[in-house]
Amino acid sequence: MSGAPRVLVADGDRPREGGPDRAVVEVAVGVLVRDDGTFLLTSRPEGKVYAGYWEFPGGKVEAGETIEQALRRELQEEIGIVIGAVHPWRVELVDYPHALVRLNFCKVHEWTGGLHMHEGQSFAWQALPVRVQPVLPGTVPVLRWFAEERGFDGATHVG
Ligand SMILES: Nc1nc2c([nH]c(=O)n2[C@H]2C[C@H](O)[C@@H](COP(=O)(O)OP(=O)(O)OP(=O)(O)O)O2)c(=O)[nH]1
Repeated sequence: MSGAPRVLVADGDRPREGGPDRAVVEVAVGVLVRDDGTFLLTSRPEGKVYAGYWEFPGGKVEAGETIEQALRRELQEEIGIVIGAVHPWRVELVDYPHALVRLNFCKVHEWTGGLHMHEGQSFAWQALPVRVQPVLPGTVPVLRWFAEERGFDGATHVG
């Protein structure tokens, strides 16, 4: 993969290249947090860009869907759970060579069903610092937000 992705801090920022016509791909992302504070990371399946990288589960919003609807669908399709309340958390724009994506991170504290990785992913419940690697570039800021929230000092992940 050529070129480093650029994480843009606010969703009003302009991408560096591609110009204003470059379409923004909306992505719904679920940050599942257990009562003990651990959060779920999954590995990207073979055949996708950044295969093997760790991320929060989710996927692209389809035409006509809200972020919440997309998140409910993706988490059921990909990891086999039915989620309860969805709490929008932070939005991040990432300028990858393959796409300009807007990541809509939502916290989820309740769900039903056991975890079933339907796309052959691996999963890991993690705390800070995250031990699995490599972490997807667009996922790293989320770890910093957790660190700020939790008063955690030091590296948020390995590598
Ligand atoms: N799910 C998820 N995607 C992320 C995170 N961080 C990050 O940069 N991304 C990027 C990677 C991809 O460019 C995009 C998600 O698209 P995707 O290809 O995984 O979506 P999808 O499951 O709908 O895939 P597809 O089968 O339709 O191709 O968002 C994250 O934490 N979780």
